Amino acid sequence: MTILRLALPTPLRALFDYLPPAGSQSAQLRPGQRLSVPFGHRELCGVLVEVMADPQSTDFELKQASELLDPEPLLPKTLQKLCQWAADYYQHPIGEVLAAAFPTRLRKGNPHRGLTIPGWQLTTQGKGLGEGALGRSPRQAEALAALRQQGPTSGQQLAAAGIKRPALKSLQDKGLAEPCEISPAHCHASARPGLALNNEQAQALQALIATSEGFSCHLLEGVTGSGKTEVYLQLIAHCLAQGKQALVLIPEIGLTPQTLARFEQRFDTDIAVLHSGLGEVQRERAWEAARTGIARIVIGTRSAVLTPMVDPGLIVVDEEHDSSFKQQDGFRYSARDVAVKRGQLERCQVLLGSATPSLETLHNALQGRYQHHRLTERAGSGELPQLTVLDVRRQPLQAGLSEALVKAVGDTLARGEQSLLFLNRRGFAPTVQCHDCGWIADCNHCDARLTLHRRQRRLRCHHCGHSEPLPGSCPQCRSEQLLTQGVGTEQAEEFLRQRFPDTALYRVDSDSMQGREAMQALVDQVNEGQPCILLGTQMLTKGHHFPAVSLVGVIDMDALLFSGDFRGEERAAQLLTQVAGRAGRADTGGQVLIQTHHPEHPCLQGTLSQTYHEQALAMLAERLERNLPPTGNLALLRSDCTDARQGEHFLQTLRHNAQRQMPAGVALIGPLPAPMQRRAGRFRAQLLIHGGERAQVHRAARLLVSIAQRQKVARNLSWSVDIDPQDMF
Ligand SMILES: Nc1ncnc2c1ncn2[C@@H]1O[C@H](COP(=O)(O)OP(=O)(O)OP(=O)(O)O)[C@@H](O)[C@H]1O
Ligand SMILES: [Zn+2]
Repeated sequence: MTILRLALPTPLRALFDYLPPAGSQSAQLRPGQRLSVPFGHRELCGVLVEVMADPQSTDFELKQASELLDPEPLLPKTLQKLCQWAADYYQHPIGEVLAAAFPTRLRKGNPHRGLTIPGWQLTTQGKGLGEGALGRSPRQAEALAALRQQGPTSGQQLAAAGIKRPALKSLQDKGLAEPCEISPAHCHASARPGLALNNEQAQALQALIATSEGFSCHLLEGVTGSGKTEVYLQLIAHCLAQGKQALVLIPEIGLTPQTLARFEQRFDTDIAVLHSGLGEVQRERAWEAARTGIARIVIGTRSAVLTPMVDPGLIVVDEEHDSSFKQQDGFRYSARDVAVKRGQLERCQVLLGSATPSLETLHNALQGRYQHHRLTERAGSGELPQLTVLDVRRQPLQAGLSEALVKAVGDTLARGEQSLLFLNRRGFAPTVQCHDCGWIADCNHCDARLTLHRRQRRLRCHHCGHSEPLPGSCPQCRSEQLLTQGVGTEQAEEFLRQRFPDTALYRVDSDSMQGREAMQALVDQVNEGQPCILLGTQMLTKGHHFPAVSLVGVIDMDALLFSGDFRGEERAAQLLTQVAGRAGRADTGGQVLIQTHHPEHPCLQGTLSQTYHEQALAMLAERLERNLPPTGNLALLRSDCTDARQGEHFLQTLRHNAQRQMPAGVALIGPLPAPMQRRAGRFRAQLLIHGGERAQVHRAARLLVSIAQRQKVARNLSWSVDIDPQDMF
């Protein structure tokens, strides 16, 4: 008897056994195939993990799977292995991990459709027609001849050969030709020549090419504008020339237009693009193109790391330090770390690139686990910008801007150049308060204040999405003296428009920029080079190349300096370096003005007096001393409950039940309320697992998870585990 062991998309950390579907032969059954199975009162789509022939005990009643959905497994073996590794490492149900590797339609058990493109073919009647039969309609004769010669042909190819739709339609009307779906031929990729590399770039590329066979992991640490992307492009060209595919992971969709354009200009090949902004159909097409090898280059955000590929030769993770590579809910994985593991399993090269590498990656490079390549100078003509602190204590501020910063913007515009102002807070103001009684507009569902969006006259919670109209008077004392505190991009925008009425101003935040097209349009406009002001949140800081920007202003440095998280300083240094790096990328030279009330703050001083690399080494030494990541290891167990005490009690019981079996060298801290305890009406608490040895922390996490799974939990409580947490919230 054969038993099928399946992963099902349920929150249970278990595999499920079924009998093969009626009429199936065991030779047909292979891990990676999807099957439809009865589960409770539902039908679920599961992925076959193991086929067990003749297991010893057969004294249990197994249900039969309903249907085998795929004649061949859709996921290659290495990807199945990767999913199993990730499920184990992140302590997440395997069924949900495997589901994440499929596009939604397939995940739900719909039939797999091969990738086809619309085309035309001759009917039997058309094939039987003699030469010259269509003598009086030369266009139709031409179309007929083309289809006879080439067989089924894509509409695109026909159009390229000058054969237009009306001629094909006429053939169809005569019953000679018909539309059909054809599978595209596997295309070959070619690259246009790249830039002549400078010494550092050439050295890095040479070393990378020398190790491009098999697994190796590399850090390309290059200052902003040093031409990392050019190194990626040339390495990818080499990878394609070996007949292999390349996978490129990028942080966010905002980045895609420019990155994608550079790839499209360089390579003559099908590029599959995968990000969350795509429609389901597009996403599935791109996935299928990657899976079948039609696409030689795959570019995507976090989740693209699980895209099946035929023969990957290179994985690039650009801006590897970016926190968007870590998924913060559900399957909490780091796409960067999964990419490195994938490289190991697929035996291919992995390249992590950043101007501001994460301490984790830098540590790995310094330990010799990754090869380290550095680009210390800007490529091309740009120079690294000069950083200057503007001490705004006792200075008059208008919409958060000091006169000195406003003047610098004016001077820049007068020189015909562009300014970029960074303010990491959207909306008009983060706080609304009654001047008479002190009432503050708080969110009813979160421990957070409501942000004023003045144009819409609404108060919004940036944590749960709650929104309400701005009251006309104080709900507590009826006073009309409602004042705002703090400044958001909307307010700064209003002020700058008044101050520079004739200058183009682009506000870039998630309220103003919806979708990839908006960002692309903005990038195109800005890069026409007319003087303008760019004002935005961190959406504006990542990886963009705006050659005419010569001034960067950081409006509120203080907001970056004070964070409760141990990664606060690292994040601030990365963000400041990245923002500053947008200045002076062409020959105009650049300056960066940083407004602060704390000019002596060590983190700020650190960035001013040293390179990011030096500052990172100092931060690493401190982490080592405190035994924090990357030296120490962390995992978090979180509870999320409508009742504050009940949530903490759950973790407390868990801790108590696990205490005696805790591995040595592991400390449990908590349970404590999360830094933002109440969010969207639920109370969050956390139990922190801390230890020096990764394996021990993992054992502790596994133990807690297995106990938690056996514990009865009330319906109003949910819990989760986060391995290598990025945010302590
Ligand atoms: N060898 C080269 N010679 C001349 N120009 C170059 C060279 N390499 C790169 N450049 C140019 O320098 C600019 C910056 O390069 P690129 O965007 O690749 O840098 P980067 O390191 O990826 O930057 P960032 O980390 O800031 O996003 C681009 O305009 C690029 O065309
Ligand atoms: Zn809220």
